[in-house]
Amino acid sequence: RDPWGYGNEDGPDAWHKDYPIAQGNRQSPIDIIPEEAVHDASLSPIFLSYDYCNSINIYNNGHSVIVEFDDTDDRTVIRGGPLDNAYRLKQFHFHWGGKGNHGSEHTVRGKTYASELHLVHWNAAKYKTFGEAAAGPDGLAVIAIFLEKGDEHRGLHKITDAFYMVKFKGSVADFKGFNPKILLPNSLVYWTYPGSLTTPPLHESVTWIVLKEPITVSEKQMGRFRMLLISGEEEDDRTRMENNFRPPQPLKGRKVRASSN
Ligand SMILES: CCCCCNS(=O)(=O)c1cc(S(N)(=O)=O)ccc1C(=O)O
Ligand SMILES: [Zn+2]
Repeated sequence: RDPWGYGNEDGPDAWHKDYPIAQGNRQSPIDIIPEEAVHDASLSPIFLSYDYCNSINIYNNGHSVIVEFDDTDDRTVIRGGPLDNAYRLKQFHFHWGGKGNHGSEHTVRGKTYASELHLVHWNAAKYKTFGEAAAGPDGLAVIAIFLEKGDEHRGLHKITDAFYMVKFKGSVADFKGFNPKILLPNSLVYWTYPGSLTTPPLHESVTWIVLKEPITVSEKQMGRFRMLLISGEEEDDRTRMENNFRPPQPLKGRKVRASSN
């Protein structure tokens, strides 16, 4: 398979050639229009049980920077909201732009943010492995948090300070003891809709939970994201990792629901 990316030749408009599901009926991200979201009083709050959460490592896969967690038991799960059972945290990663305030994947009435954080969870109650869950219709639940340009975020410092260790594609470093609950905004009010992975293989297996309230990130911190490279250490080129976001996809009749708290 051709390696996919975010450039002119290998970017989102070309993905359908290797991944025809790219033109499917529940693709992500989407543009969220708050006035059109269905207010569903039956949607309970999201519960994040992140207290015993422990990160393992941080790595650069050439598409994003990823922090991985130990998902061998139910110590770090989310439940409630649109979910029928507990989903285990597997990893989190980011999407971001170049300069300015574009870079998020979801948009709100066309508004883009400088970056978007994705906390990826899988349905270990129903699927034996993450890989199986990633291919099942209710296998994954991803919490999306917008990062808006503004004051620096103290919780993000530990992550951006670790980026020098994973500058090159394929690099991995120990990254223990990081608890992502410090990255959460004050409010867990959310929108939710059935969607997909936003990168190949684009499986339509994700229940998206997009938090309404963004967290802030400073221009200096965003600069740290852009020092990451998509190139491997042994390659001659030094291509920055930036604009690694897929644009909004057709809603195709899907309903976006809004929580009340
Ligand atoms: C078995 C194939 C799994 C592919 C999906 N893996 S993932 O961790 O859910 C993921 C989600 C997403 S996203 N943006 O949350 O849909 C992006 C990248 C990856 C990744 O593979 O690193
Ligand atoms: Zn993502």
